[in-house]
This record gives sequence, structure tokens and C-alpha cells, in this order.
Amino acid sequence: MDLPPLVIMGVSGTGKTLIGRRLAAELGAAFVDADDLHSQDNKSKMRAGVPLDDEDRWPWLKSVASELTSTPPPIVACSALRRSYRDYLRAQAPATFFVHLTGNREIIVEHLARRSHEFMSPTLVDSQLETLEPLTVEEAHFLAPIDLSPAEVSRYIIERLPHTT
Ligand SMILES: Nc1ncnc2c1ncn2[C@@H]1O[C@H](COP(=O)(O)OP(=O)(O)OP(=O)(O)O)[C@@H](O)[C@H]1O
Ligand SMILES: O=C(O)[C@H](O)[C@@H](O)[C@H](O)[C@H](O)CO
Repeated sequence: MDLPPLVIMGVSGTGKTLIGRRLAAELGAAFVDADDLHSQDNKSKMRAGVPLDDEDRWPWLKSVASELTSTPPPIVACSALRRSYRDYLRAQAPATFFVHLTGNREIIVEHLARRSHEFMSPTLVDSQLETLEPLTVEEAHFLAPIDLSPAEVSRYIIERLPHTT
């Protein structure tokens, strides 16, 4: 099936990496983790529990956009928290479709407590939730619940993905 460029988005701990990687394997698409595109300065900041600001995020979003324009279109795990960030990604890769992994704070905190991460501090969850701007009808998207097993989340998404063939 031919897919548009996909952004698996949401706050830290929602499962972007796990679910994005799984979807890519199931759909035969390339997977890009935006975590791998951060500068060392950004990583150090997050490791110290300091939220990134717009200035930190713009160069990173530029790298994310460049990945999104690859052929064939990849599946990209990226927080994409603010509308302005998503508008920029869509301006660069206009067919971009967003899947927003959504769940309550409790589940997210539980996920974060169970994992270890190269640089993301679990203390950043509240700043992530405050920064998040919900998707609007102008953005091609759907929400996917995370209170399911990883296999069920992937299935939920695959059943709803837009495709061109
Ligand atoms: N549906 C799920 N059920 C159970 N565990 C999950 C689920 N989704 C993710 N997890 C687990 O929660 C933790 C966080 O997932 P993951 O690293 O994929 O999140 P993320 O959104 O990429 O986070 P970050 O943005 O901080 O990198 C991992 O340990 C992952 O295995
Ligand atoms: O936008 C941001 O604040 C950051 O980029 C984070 O969201 C990280 O990329 C990621 O979620 C942690 O691994």
C-alpha cells in the first residue's frame, strides 16, 4: 500500500518510537526517529531536565522535514507538539499525515517509569503536556489511544491509515 509521509506524534512516553518502529516493520516503510536528529546541545538540555524552547527546536525540525520528504515516504516518530511546528513540516512535505498517540498522564508516567532513555528526562512530562497544541481539522490526522497493547495500537492505526492504492 502506498502511504503518505507519516508523523507518529505525541508527548514523550506515549510510544512514538515503539509504535512507529513497529508500524514501519509491518508496512515495509522506512522508520526515522526524530530523537536521533537532535543536536548534542539539545540532548544535554533534556538530560538535565530543561525543556527545549522554539529556538532549540527549529534546526531539529528542519532535519525532521528533510527526512519527511524522502522517497518512498517514511514513518517518522516526532513529538510535533505545536501547531507551528506541524505547519512547517506540512509546508515542506505537504502530504504529511499525523497520527497522534494520546493517553492520560498516568499511563504516560507509567511508560516513562519503566524505560531508560539516552537523554530524555522523565521530569519533562508536564512541560511536554503544557506545550502540546491539539491537532485541528485543517491538519490531516487521527488520534490513536495508547491504553492498548503495542500490537493493538499498531492494528488500530493500520486499519485507519489513508493510502493512495
Ligand atoms: N501501548 C503500550 N503498551 C505498553 N508499553 C508501551 C506502549 N507504548 C509504549 N510503551 C513503552 O513505554 C515506553 C515509552 O515508549 P517510547 O520510548 O516509544 O515513547 P516515545 O513517545 O518515543 O518517548 P520519547 O518521546 O521520550 O522518546 C517504552 O518503554 C515503551 O516500550
Ligand atoms: O519537542 C521536544 O520537546 C523534544 O524534541 C522531545 O519531545 C523529544 O524529541 C522526545 O520526545 C524525547 O525523546
